[in-house]
Amino acid sequence: MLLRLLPRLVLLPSTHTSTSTLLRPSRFPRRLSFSPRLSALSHLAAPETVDQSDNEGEPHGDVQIKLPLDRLFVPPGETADAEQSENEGASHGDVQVKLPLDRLFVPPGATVDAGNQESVSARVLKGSNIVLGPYARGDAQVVNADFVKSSVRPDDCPRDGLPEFALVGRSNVGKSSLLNSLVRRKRLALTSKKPGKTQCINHFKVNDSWYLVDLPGYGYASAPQEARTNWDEFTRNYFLSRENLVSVFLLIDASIPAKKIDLDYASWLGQNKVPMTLVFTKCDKRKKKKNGGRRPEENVETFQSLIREYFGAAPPWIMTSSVTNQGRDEILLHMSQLRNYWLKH
Ligand SMILES: Nc1nc2c(ncn2[C@@H]2O[C@H](COP(=O)(O)OP(=O)(O)OP(=O)(O)O)[C@@H](O)[C@H]2O)c(=O)[nH]1
Ligand SMILES: [Mg+2]
Repeated sequence: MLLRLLPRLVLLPSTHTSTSTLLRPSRFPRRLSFSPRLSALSHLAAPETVDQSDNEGEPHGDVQIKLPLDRLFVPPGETADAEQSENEGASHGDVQVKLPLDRLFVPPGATVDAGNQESVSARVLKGSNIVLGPYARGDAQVVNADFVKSSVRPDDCPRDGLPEFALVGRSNVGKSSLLNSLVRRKRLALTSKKPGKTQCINHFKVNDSWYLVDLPGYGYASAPQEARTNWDEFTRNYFLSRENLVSVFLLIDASIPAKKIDLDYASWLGQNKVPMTLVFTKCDKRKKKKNGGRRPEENVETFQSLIREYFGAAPPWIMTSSVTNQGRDEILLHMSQLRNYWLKH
């Protein structure tokens, strides 16, 4: 059972939530204070950010939100309580979804008014649990993107202090492909069917004002043990020392069942207070497979339920495909709000 394999250390009681736990360690002076982990995350998704005064009849923490079906991932089974809209005139398949508020990622500066369902509905990014807040700006779209440099040590990385987002995940999960999808270029970052293609920290400058960082994958079994360990250490050092790292985007293959190595990685990021967004990749691969045979939505839900056990609240997550470009605009909006918040604080 995967749960038993996860380190117990990362489980902290939500009572640890306090303003002080949201502050970054002093060596990360500019890191976002809303690290999606443990107590920090529980603060963000906690009812204190939610005005439930008009919703006294609802069970604690739940809200009836009228959402177009295509705007929200409804986990199969237990959490979805969807029924056809009573509004016969609705043309977009609107449903009443019983969505626990603590499964939403509410960014700093944003509040969720449980009494205003239309407003919440309009602000949840499609295929995600991410609420769009006031820091998302018109700068979300990519106008230009350029390769800047490959680094073999964290110290070699660009030093201009621009905000950056790092794509990390198992070899072959689709990091370089996602980067290409985000910047609408086919081969800006090199991709391959063979794992282990990306072998350095690669910085790409976007709109001359922020970076996307393509990292080597972890868990590549064919590499010599020593090399694997070094890359792992190298990447983790970068996460811990990079002051202008706004958030890590941890990519998880949604076409296969959850893997221990990915759950461990998410736990490690949480333990080390590295801000994290879960990006589920390959959501276009919908055919049933002999091994597991589960749909991406089911794998996404399973992964989150395993993470939930070890986090105070749900981290931001989003479903994507670099083949169909699902989630591209949504990720860019999410990056925009993280970036603009980071720049102002
Ligand atoms: N169907 C599908 N295939 C994808 C998707 N994203 C990536 N792939 C394929 O997965 C393989 C690996 O993609 P890469 O982007 O090179 O993966 P990576 O994570 O950068 O791999 P490393 O650099 O080796 O760590 C390629 O054959 C891609 O075409 C996706 O969203 N859907
Ligand atoms: Mg790559």
